[in-house]
Amino acid sequence: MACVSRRQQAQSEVMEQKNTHSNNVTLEELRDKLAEFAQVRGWEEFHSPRNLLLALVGEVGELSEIFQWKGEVAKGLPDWSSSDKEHLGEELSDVLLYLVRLADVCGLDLGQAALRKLVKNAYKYPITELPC
Ligand SMILES: Nc1ccn([C@H]2C[C@H](O)[C@@H](COP(=O)(O)OP(=O)(O)OP(=O)(O)O)O2)c(=O)n1
Repeated sequence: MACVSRRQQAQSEVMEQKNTHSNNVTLEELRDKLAEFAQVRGWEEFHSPRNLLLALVGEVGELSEIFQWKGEVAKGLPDWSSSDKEHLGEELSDVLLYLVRLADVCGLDLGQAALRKLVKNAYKYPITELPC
């Protein structure tokens, strides 16, 4: 009985997410939702760093398939149908979600790591000429 209501609660949370339109979703929010997603399904033991890395690489492959053999694609994808764009959004999301989850199970703060890397990039590639 407790198990059933836990399932119902998890399911209704999923439905709520469907109706949430947020423009300022944070990495922490995604991290916490993914942790919950795995926990309520009893998937934590499968979400090891190596498994998540392989899943991430698989999703990068699925993302690549969308662009495969298409030739160069204009920015903004003006010629793509809405269902093609939706598919692209799903594959990009799978990559992002596995990346966020991988960082989490590795004990890394991905947002902080990315900000530090941006600073490092700026030192490595200094601005020599300002664009007009
Ligand atoms: N063990 C798992 C399986 C799935 N997911 C989540 C993360 C991804 O966002 C999505 C991936 O689901 P699928 O493996 O079903 O992959 P696709 O959605 O790409 O489906 P398909 O491969 O059929 O296109 O589900 C997860 O966190 N842990």
